[in-house]
Amino acid sequence: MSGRTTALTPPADAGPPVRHPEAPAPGEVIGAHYENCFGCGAGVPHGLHLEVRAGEGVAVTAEFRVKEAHQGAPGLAHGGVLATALDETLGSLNWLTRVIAVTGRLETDFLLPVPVDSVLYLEAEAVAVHHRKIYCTATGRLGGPEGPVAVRADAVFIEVKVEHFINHGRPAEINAALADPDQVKVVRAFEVNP
Ligand SMILES: CCCCCCCCCCCCCCCC(=O)SCCNC(=O)CCNC(=O)[C@H](O)C(C)(C)COP(=O)(O)OP(=O)(O)OC[C@H]1O[C@@H](n2cnc3c(N)ncnc32)[C@H](O)[C@@H]1OP(=O)(O)O
Repeated sequence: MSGRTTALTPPADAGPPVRHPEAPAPGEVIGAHYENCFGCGAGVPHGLHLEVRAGEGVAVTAEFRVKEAHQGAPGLAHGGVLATALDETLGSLNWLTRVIAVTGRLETDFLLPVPVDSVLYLEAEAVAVHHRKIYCTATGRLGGPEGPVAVRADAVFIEVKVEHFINHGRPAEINAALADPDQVKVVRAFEVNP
């Protein structure tokens, strides 16, 4: 069979994800990839401010405290915000493989309502790689890292070059990012990918 597929199940000839030798050690905080990122940036007042930590293998953990600005129904988190938290956690797996990849497909299950002020304990893991496609999965639990699963997601991320952002981003932000030594350091970390 040939042709483009967006399936979330890896094909039979997919390989395992490979942790980069210089990936952050398990337990180490993976810094924000961009100050103005809604998911991880400190510069976004109503952002999620996710602080992601490297895990073993190609896995990460993060905690997200739901704030008033994240409501959908009264006192409950908006589903789109929860999907964003899963997406951001999954995106952080890039830092363990040192491959830049963007979300191609994200399928989310909402299993329990998530109240404002609760903490979502997130965990994401890459499960397989097929050419440019990275298959990964994530959960968000309530009450603690072993608590009940409130949200979960399966995703396919697609590997891209830095040019993806340079070519498509708004020039004002791209130029500011390229002039920022910290941002350039983030980009260089990927350029040394063997
Ligand atoms: C200067 C500053 C630098 C800053 C440095 C910072 C870098 C760090 C940023 C990280 C950020 C993370 C933040 C959180 C994660 C996001 O939120 S990322 C943002 C949301 N995602 C996007 O904006 C992606 C938008 N989509 C696209 O740009 C394009 O569709 C893509 C994904 C690049 C693919 O386009 P393409 O390169 O033309 O790929 P294409 O040849 O069509 O397909 C390649 C393969 O992928 C598969 N594929 C394509 N689309 C899909 C899909 N939707 N579903 C499943 N499979 C698909 C194809 O089937 C194909 O597979 P094979 O046929 O080879 O088996």
